[in-house]
Amino acid sequence: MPESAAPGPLAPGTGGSRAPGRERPEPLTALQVLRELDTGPRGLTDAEAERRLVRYGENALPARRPPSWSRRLLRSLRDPFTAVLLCLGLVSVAVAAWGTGSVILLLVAVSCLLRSSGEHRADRATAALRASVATTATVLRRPGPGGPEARPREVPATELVPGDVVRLGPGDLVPADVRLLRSRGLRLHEAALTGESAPVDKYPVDEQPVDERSVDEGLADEHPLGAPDGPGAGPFAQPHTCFLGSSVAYGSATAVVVATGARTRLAAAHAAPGGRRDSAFDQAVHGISWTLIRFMLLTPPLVLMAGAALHGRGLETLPFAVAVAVGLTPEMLPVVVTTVLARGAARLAHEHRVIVRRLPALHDLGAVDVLCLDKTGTLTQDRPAVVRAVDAHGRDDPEVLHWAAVNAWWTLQLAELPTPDALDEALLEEAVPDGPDDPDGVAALPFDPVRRLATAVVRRPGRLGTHTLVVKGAAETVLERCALDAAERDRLLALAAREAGTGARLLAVALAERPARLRDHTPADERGLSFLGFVVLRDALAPTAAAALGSLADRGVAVRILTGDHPGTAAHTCRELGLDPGRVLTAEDLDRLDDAELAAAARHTTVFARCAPEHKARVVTALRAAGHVTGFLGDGVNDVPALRAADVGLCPKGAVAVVRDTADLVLAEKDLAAVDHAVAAGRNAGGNIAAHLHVTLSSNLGNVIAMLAAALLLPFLPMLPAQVLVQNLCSDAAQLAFAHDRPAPAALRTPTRLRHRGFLRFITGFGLLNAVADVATFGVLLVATRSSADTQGAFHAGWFTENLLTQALVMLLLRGARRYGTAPGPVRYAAAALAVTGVLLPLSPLGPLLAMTPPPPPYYLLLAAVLALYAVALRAARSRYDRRCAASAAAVTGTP
Ligand SMILES: Nc1ncnc2c1ncn2[C@@H]1O[C@H](COP(=O)(O)OP(=O)(O)OP(=O)(O)O)[C@@H](O)[C@H]1O
Repeated sequence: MPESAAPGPLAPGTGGSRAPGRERPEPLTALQVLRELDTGPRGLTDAEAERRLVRYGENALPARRPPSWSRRLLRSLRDPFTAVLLCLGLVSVAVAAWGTGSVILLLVAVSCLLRSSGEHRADRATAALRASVATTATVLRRPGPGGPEARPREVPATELVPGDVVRLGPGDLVPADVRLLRSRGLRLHEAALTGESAPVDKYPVDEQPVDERSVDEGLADEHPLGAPDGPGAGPFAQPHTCFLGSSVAYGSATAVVVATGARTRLAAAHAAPGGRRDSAFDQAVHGISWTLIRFMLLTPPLVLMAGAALHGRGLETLPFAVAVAVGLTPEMLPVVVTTVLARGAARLAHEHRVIVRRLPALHDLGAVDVLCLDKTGTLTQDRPAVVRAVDAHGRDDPEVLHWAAVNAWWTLQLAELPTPDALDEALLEEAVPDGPDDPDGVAALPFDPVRRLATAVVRRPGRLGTHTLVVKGAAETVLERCALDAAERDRLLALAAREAGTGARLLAVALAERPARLRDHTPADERGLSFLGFVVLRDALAPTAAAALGSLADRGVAVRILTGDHPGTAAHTCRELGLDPGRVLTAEDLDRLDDAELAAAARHTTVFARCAPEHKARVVTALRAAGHVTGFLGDGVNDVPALRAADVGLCPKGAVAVVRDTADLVLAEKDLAAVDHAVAAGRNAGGNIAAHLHVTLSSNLGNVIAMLAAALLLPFLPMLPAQVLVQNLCSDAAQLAFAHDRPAPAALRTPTRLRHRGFLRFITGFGLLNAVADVATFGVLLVATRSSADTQGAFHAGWFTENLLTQALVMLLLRGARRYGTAPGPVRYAAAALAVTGVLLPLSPLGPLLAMTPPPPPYYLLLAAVLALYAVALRAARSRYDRRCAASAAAVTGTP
């Protein structure tokens, strides 16, 4: 087709002929849309798709493209510490304190550059791996105009073009704005677009949703999922169009792409799909940052006021006051955090093929103390195999298997699902009912994890005028729709429980004869069924699951199993893996508990069975409310709400698209051993960030308190602004070593959680200890430099040396020998370099340049004594702190 003839994308939903005198245009029929887009129901040819890709460009939202360098730099200025530093630098320049101003601005520039280059490297290192988990779409394309039938095939969603015909199934992300051609029970999650959490019906223009028909027929209450979207749902309220940013909750569809990339409704609305609340890490860093920033902003006015009141000093003290505030700032925090997380993510990707999609999630994973898992495919292999099929009395009955296979075959054929369900595949491996004597499919409602049912409507040979409803699903759900008395139902439930208690998975099968009709059957027809029997399947245990569960338990991670399966199956699986299931709670039990009761129950319950998606999310939310940092690993569309609710969401690479898009970490395989490695990497990263923060802030706080005290007591400034800033630069450079530190294996045995309050207590306690050492030195200095020719210069040099030496001591002693061992490493080398700089710089030619004079030799002896005392006190305080932490951790995390 010549390029000029290529169609322009239709504005979804509004594209259509405007009927004269009508406000709203009439939507086009499916055929008209295909014609407008110059395509057909069999999709585009490969060559045409390529031409359109050149013309329309990639199907990617502008926001999803990697940011440019300048954008990264600007973004790093948004970090609160950097922003405050920048303000302090500008204030210094404004009062013509050029030296102070330029050193602060240099600090800002170095911090921004290091951070942006760290982010850039992190993006580049994982770009290829991320691409391997990018969203794909199932598209119909043909090799040429007269070529063979179009075949569905997976292509990266970025390669879709207007006119492509795509298939959608449960768990798929809608890859572009598409117009429906056919659909079966299609319901979409549009929360990212409209904020509406309930799934909405979608259907082609010429169809009506099941619900509307049901309402007409007085059957609305029979539908499990409530009413369709109403007129108030804004620009996305078009039932025949599905928009980029939504995902398929249930059902299936074939649709034609009408707009891609920047031309989609999502791009036009400048919306970002799937916004997330702050994680545990974000919250902790946010809390700590703002406490410090308040303190920093208070420091200059305090110093100014005290200087004016006690010594009659004026604005000339401002550079010193600003320098003191800068001294408190952990300006290298963003750099250390980015480097630590990026290095951890890169190593995890290369060594264990785990892709970190959101960097801070790695830290959160290190803090996780409860991990929720689904059963199928995590503890088991998700390769179910049929063991036998039994009738209502537990006797072998091949008829049951036959009808289950009929259901599987026709739901797969008629619902046009892109990928078959594992249980359906297992059934079809035993029997494919497509012979001439087998029934013919009429309609299907595919499996839906909320209803836990799949229904196929078939026409049996020789039975004119009747349709057979073949229903299969979870035992309780099918039995409650069967025409049975209570005693018989209880007997069958007990039979199901006995089978499930052996670890088997069960499908109940039932039939119903209904008069043939043209319009579709609805869920309301699934009543008064005749029970046929159970298909018993077995799903082998995942080979690495038992060892990984043991290893997670050793790391203090409690495991919770959240499954849609039968409680008996779930409990037996846990026992086989050495995990005590205790009392299993079912969804019914959960529905009886309010949030507080659930939070209490969740602490002691290991297995939650028959969970619908919202139950899984409720349990995760309850665990978080009970104070646990909670991870969730899942792969099905029924896991999405729980993944969103968790602090960290994990999924395997083979998970459905919407799950991959929601998860923070993607595993190459659904292998619990990889989760264990990822937890270790998270603790490694979290430990280094926490050590950096503890060391830097307690030492900075100590210095600032001592500096303020000295400024009040001394007739001269305890340090000149330039000296404060140079000292700051030296310690910043040394702090970068934390990005490369290696915690001892013992340190990876407990979750690394940064708790705002505990953290502030830590830095205040150790900061005060540091200030005591500083003030003791201050006394020593006053004595030692009394007879010096340049008292101020010698005082400044002595304090400069002491500050860097105490910082080096803090680096070595405060990060904890228990966590890091005693072997040499980057932090030890950096501390040694800092100490040497502290001693030699004032004695070098740089000393006089910074207005420092070498202090008299006896000072060094006295200083050594102060430092020795400080080291002893620091070590004792740290050991006491560790003991108290261990005791309170045992009290808090003893359960779960
Ligand atoms: N394709 C299907 N057709 C009919 N019923 C099914 C189908 N798949 C599952 N079921 C029934 O629904 C129940 C719950 O299945 P679901 O997929 O929600 O849970 P699951 O995959 O076992 O659990 P998990 O949450 O651990 O992954 C199963 O026990 C089974 O009886």
